[in-house]
Amino acid sequence: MTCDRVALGQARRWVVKIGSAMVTDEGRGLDAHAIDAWVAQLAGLHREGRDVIIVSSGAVAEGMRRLGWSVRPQALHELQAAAAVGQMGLAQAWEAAFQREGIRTAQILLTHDDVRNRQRYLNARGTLRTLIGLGVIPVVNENDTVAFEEVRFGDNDTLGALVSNLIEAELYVILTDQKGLFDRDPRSNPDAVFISEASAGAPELEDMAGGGSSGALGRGGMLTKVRAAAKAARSGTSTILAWGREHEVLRRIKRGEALGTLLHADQAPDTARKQWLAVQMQVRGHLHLDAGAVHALCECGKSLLPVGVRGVDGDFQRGELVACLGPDGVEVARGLINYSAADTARIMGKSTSAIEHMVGYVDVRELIHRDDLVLV
Ligand SMILES: Nc1ncnc2c1ncn2[C@@H]1O[C@H](COP(=O)(O)OP(=O)(O)O)[C@@H](O)[C@H]1O
Ligand SMILES: N[C@@H](CCC(=O)OP(=O)(O)O)C(=O)O
Repeated sequence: MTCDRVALGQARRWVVKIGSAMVTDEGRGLDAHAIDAWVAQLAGLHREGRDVIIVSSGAVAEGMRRLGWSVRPQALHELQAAAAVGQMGLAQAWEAAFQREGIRTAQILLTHDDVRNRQRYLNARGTLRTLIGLGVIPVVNENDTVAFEEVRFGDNDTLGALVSNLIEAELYVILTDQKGLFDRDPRSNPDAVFISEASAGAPELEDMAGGGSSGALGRGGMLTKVRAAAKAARSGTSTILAWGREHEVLRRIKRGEALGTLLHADQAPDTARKQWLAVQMQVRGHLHLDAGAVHALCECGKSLLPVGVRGVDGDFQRGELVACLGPDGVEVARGLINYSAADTARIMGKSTSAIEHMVGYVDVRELIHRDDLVLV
């Protein structure tokens, strides 16, 4: 046992994400036995006064089973139809299991738009916090039936990280079909080495997780899990990746046992607004900065002015999220831009006085104000 694990086991706010294969017994159908076992442990945490939120996958897998489909459909509408059928069973299974423990649950279905729009983000946060305050356990999934391909979270690992940010959870547990992260996909590399601990966001984790695939039912594989841990770390949340069928997995994590892979959040948490900016996935365009602008942003904490921009890609509107790339093409920051792509192309490379001379006025001096900018 390490001290970190023991301290984390005492976390007050837990987000627990459970993958499709775990919830649906590899697609054979909702695994009531496994759900009961998790619920007994989650109810224990709840009774001790911890706040618990569940992110449950499995709607598509359960819907496919109920519809008698053995192969995951390609067509988006069929996937959405399966999710609509399966979500009924999923919500029912969690509710019934918690009811036996005398605990109320609530269903929360979110789309990416719900966190992209600042007002809806604040609403989602308010509702989750209210439910927690009422002693209700929220069960979250993506709203698959309305999410279009390009606005989907795409995987519940990311959704769980966003929920961890929303409620500033101390601990994010991802229960999956492996014991944790290995240095290579253990499915195809039997001698892969287990990683017990690492810093969330360490660049080598993506290389370890990136080579493999997901299981037959899951969407993200390990790559989305290590990326999700990096996102969760922005609100100071540490992540544990563990095997969902491990005996008493949540109780043992609570006791500080070294189960699974611990990905620590060791940076200081961002402010809530900066977290919101950083974890938004819908980057609408890219700005290519010169070395001076990279220095101003990264070393001096300044706003981005048009003069430091050498190129622009994408078709974005004022107020949308863009990524800022250095001369080597590596992303250094992202933020909400004050000009559309067309206007940015017109004013880039020009000083404020030249812009004023050109158009007769300057609407906003900064292309991206430093309050709307996060370094990555
Ligand atoms: N480095 C790795 N370590 C562990 N598992 C990996 C790694 N790379 C890829 N994987 C694969 O990721 C799968 C888990 O992802 P996924 O099927 O999406 O799970 P879930 O449904 O729980 O989200 C594992 O079954 C494994 O084959
Ligand atoms: N929203 C989808 C889950 C997609 C997903 O992320 O699945 P998984 O990789 O198993 O966590 C569903 O309920 O089927």
